Amino acid sequence: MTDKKLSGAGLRGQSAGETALSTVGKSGSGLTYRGYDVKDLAENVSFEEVAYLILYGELPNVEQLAAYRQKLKGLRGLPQALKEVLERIPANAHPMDVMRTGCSMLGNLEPEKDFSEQYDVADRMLGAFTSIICYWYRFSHDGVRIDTETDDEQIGSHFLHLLHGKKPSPLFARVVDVSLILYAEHEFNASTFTARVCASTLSDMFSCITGAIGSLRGPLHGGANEAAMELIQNMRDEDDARATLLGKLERKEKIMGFGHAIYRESDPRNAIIKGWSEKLSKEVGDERLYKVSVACEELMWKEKKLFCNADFFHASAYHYMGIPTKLFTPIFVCSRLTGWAAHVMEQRANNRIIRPSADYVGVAPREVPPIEQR
Ligand SMILES: CC(=O)SCCNC(=O)CCNC(=O)[C@H](O)C(C)(C)COP(=O)(O)OP(=O)(O)OC[C@H]1O[C@@H](n2cnc3c(N)ncnc32)[C@H](O)[C@@H]1OP(=O)(O)O
Ligand SMILES: O=C([O-])CC(=O)C(=O)O
Repeated sequence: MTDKKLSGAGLRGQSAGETALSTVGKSGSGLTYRGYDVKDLAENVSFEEVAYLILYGELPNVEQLAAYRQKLKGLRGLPQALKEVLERIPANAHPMDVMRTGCSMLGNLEPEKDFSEQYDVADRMLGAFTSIICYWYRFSHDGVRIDTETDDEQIGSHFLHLLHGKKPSPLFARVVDVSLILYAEHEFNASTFTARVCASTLSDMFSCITGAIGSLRGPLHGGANEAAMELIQNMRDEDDARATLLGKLERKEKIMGFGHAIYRESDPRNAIIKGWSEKLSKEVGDERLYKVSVACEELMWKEKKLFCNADFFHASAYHYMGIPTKLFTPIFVCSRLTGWAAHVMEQRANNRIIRPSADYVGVAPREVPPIEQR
């Protein structure tokens, strides 16, 4: 893969620091976490192994993985005061706002008092975030106070278990697991950069992650998986998909789930989640969403040379598993948390406050007129 020619606004193409966590769009494998190709990881390991790799530096061995899963399992419970806050958030709130508040409230109740606690704080969030979103969702939508302390071995299964009130099928459990792997880390994307800017002021981990959640929420970033679902849900068939997109392109509208700031020809995560979406479509016996998604992919490449990013086929995959659209981006949070936290740690380990300059384009210096002359 050749490097994309980058210029202009949005700090595009400018290095804003060093990282040992991942490479994005470099020649060859496309996306690596600490040197491992994401495809290799998605085929061979679980999300907890990836989280351990990203946070602690190496893949765990058998004992380390068992201990890590045990630790995370023990961190799924929510303090009473946090549950009370979640119960007060209305059902029509955006779940990303719930995540932001949930993270922030946890930071009030269990603050990071010292940077020496940063690993435990990251693990606590990893244990608690799926509980936070599902506790709020089930209370506000179904009127039930769920017990968030399940015995599921994995974070993805824990999420589906809480959401649906029953253990997921092995296929669903694996797809959520792969999805969490794919979303875990992505160099200096907007939300991660937000976290690093916050970390550079020597702020606490909860503040860094709360800010990152806010950045991920937007439709140009993590919110694109929800926007992609809204786009495809009403497409009747492939012809309708093509006609809809041609109309949008004609009107110069952006098509969510397509394009990327760094990748030039493809997003390596797309082929992986697309494969799982196809499998799911066969499993649930409803191929419409998958087929219209493929039609969109083909048309966008033909017309604009734009390719699906990680978000596009996540829409159909999540939908096939019975996940409500508004919970799509919170799942991204539960995964990217690992990358964010590791970047915060990396920033802290070699810190200088991030404070760029601006080119002034305002009015020339002038005197303050008295109020009656304004
Ligand atoms: C997990 C993630 O966060 S992945 C990103 C998720 N976001 C989306 O899917 C939102 C839709 N995509 C986009 O808005 C953009 O492609 C971004 C934000 C991802 C990247 O933005 P940029 O780096 O500025 O895009 P880039 O420089 O490649 O754009 C080149 C041209 O393609 C156009 N373009 C890019 N993406 C799209 C799109 N999805 N639909 C229509 N046109 C597009 C741009 O408008 C631009 O056109 P112009 O030169 O006439 O202004
Ligand atoms: O890198 C980006 O700009 C966006 C992205 O794909 C991600 O954060 O996963």
